Amino acid sequence: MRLLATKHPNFAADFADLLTREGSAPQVGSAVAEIIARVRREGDAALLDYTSRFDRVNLTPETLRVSQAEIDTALACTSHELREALTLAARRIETFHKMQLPSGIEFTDDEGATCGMRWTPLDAAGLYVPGGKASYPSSVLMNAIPARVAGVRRLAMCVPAPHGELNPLVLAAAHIAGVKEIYRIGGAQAVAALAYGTASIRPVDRIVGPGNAYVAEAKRQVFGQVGIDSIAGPSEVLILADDSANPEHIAIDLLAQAEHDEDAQSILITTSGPLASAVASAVEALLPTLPRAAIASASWANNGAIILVHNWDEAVDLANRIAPEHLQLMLAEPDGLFSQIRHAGAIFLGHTTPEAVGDYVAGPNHVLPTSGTARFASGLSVYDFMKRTTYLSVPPHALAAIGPAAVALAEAEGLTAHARSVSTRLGKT
Ligand SMILES: NC(=O)c1ccc[n+]([C@@H]2O[C@H](COP(=O)([O-])OP(=O)(O)OC[C@H]3O[C@@H](n4cnc5c(N)ncnc54)[C@H](O)[C@@H]3O)[C@@H](O)[C@H]2O)c1
Ligand SMILES: N[C@H](CO)Cc1c[nH]c[nH+]1
Ligand SMILES: [Zn+2]
Repeated sequence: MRLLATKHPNFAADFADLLTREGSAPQVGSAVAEIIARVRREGDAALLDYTSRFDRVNLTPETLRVSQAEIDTALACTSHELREALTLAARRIETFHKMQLPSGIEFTDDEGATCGMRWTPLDAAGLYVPGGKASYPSSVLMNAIPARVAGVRRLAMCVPAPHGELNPLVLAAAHIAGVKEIYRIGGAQAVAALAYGTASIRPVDRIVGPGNAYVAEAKRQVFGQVGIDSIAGPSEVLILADDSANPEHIAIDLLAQAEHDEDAQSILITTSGPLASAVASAVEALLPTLPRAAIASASWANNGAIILVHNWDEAVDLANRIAPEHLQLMLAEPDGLFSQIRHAGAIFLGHTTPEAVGDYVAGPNHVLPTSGTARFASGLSVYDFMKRTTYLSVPPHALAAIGPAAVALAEAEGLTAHARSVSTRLGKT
């Protein structure tokens, strides 16, 4: 963990260094480019080879897809308690995302032209559910429910099964969310298959979902062939806390992100030196109690930081520059700072709103932009599964009113056919 202070002369360089992340390493880019090229060339054969190499499981074209019998067995062995928990989460996620359903616009202007815009769902969406170091039934719900709410007809889900093991709860969540087409593949090869298709997997129109640096890079590289949502890579949390916060709560919230991945990043910013020390000690005390201590320790050691600032203006400035995936405001009065935050994937207000409640059951989506992309991107939503089409109807009297200006502009651009396309309808040549 790095201890930074804005008063330190090297702060600018240290801060820049903190935000330089492993995920953008050039070797990830070239490895992913090769994987995508091979899947395009060799299709299923490449998928099977990469799955054997990275996930240590030997599949055939017939076993790439999870069978209905496997889904039924998974459901049958899911406890009543976990089924209830998934159902509660699904209901709350659905409620939140239904509120997002957009309405189109249509109006007839003073000249008599009718202008409109309507929303239509995608035909097919590819849902990436991570599964390398942990399994994420919750991410199945977060990916699939907004797609269903949007009205997408075909959902194809990919999830890796390391050593052939697929968490039954992932399949149970897929069932609850209405996903039937599931492939046990992961990484860049799964993204390539969804983008370009293989003999066994039909291509989709957009690929969404979180994943490690390989998945994030693959989504970046297939963009254009298909749409993608934001780049949701290794998890991040930034906590802004004052003396009213409980250091142990801050510590466990930092570790909740760190336990995702060695590449995850957890940062605390505070004005309080004593709080900074208490949190650093609490993290060290809590780490050995976690089953995923090895991952969390590596993340905290390599990417974790505590930053001491002079005042809250400095804290807000740094938060906006970090543009974190998650921002927790563990402050006595969080509302004042909340209004000043411009860049964050999701914001969690107050001492009893840990990010983890948002991961599972609150309702807003947990697939969020990482690595500073919250400057320009947003979390997964119903909008990611829909697109807008504009339309126009111009009756003769409206064309008579606005057409001459179009003719003038077309002529000014030297586009004679454009000009005549309008003028011929105005009875002029
Ligand atoms: N932002 C979000 O909403 C969100 C949600 C859940 C998880 N996450 C993040 O998703 C990530 C999940 O990562 P994961 O690794 O557990 O699962 P993953 O499914 O993203 O990645 C596993 C795959 O990575 C590929 N891979 C691994 N090492 C490779 C290598 N050396 N070369 C090429 N490919 C390789 C393999 O194909 C493997 O199947 C974590 O970083 C976690 O923080 C983010
Ligand atoms: N915190 C992750 C997003 O960065 C989402 C998640 C799923 N399960 C637990 N957490
Ligand atoms: Zn999490």
